[in-house]
Amino acid sequence: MIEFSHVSKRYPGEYDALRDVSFRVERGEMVFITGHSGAGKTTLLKLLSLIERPTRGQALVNGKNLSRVTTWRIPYYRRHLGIVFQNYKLLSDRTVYDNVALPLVVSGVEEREIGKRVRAALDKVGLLDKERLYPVVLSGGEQQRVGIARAIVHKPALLLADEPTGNLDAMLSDELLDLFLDFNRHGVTVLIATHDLRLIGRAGRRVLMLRRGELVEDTGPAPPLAALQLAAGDPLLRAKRDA
Ligand SMILES: Nc1ncnc2c1ncn2[C@@H]1O[C@H](COP(=O)(O)OP(=O)(O)OP(=O)(O)O)[C@@H](O)[C@H]1O
Repeated sequence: MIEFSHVSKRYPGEYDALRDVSFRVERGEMVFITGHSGAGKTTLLKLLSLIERPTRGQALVNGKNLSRVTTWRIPYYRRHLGIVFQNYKLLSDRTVYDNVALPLVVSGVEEREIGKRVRAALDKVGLLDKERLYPVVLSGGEQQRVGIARAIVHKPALLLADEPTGNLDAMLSDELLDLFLDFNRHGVTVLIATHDLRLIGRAGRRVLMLRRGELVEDTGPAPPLAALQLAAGDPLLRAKRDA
């Protein structure tokens, strides 16, 4: 489903956020991307969501070369994607229902169908009873679950999450992980960028590790312990965790 071949990303100011990164992710996989702060995790997700473009190399999603997706086609490309942000990015002047409905409204889905799908998504994240509330009155964990409902309401084949548990305690993080595992069991390909080694260990899935923009490890479908030991051994990541 995803194929990166020698992908590099240089931001203005000559900074190489990704250097010669190559990997494949098959349809239906769940993969964690980890590494120290500034390692390039967010940049990798930004390339996949076409917020940024590669400077060199080739990035394919479903056989589509992302460098060839023209700007006006980007919204169509994103219809197959769900994106979960760390800071939720909810619209504060819209209700929970309206926030979740947004991707469907933008895609021109019929109103009755929107109602059905929004309620199914809210049910999935356990927030059916909060649809009329505004984000400001929700807890951090609830806001993140609204963000997840919004990301999956249009049934994307690929779900990208950037530090989805960054602001949450261990119990809420575990609940979110269970949600992602559940989506994955239902066939969604899931990529999660995170520093959270505990979460990675609990999931026991494949881990891609970045260091200063380079892909330094790819565990394959690793047993949880191996993945954890690998990540815990990275001094840059340890420094971030202990900070
Ligand atoms: N728009 C930009 N312009 C210039 N440099 C950028 C830009 N975005 C990111 N960078 C730099 O690229 C590098 C990689 O950033 P990125 O956000 O991908 O890292 P990250 O691994 O997600 O870090 P964190 O865990 O702190 O979020 C960093 O050094 C960052 O400062």
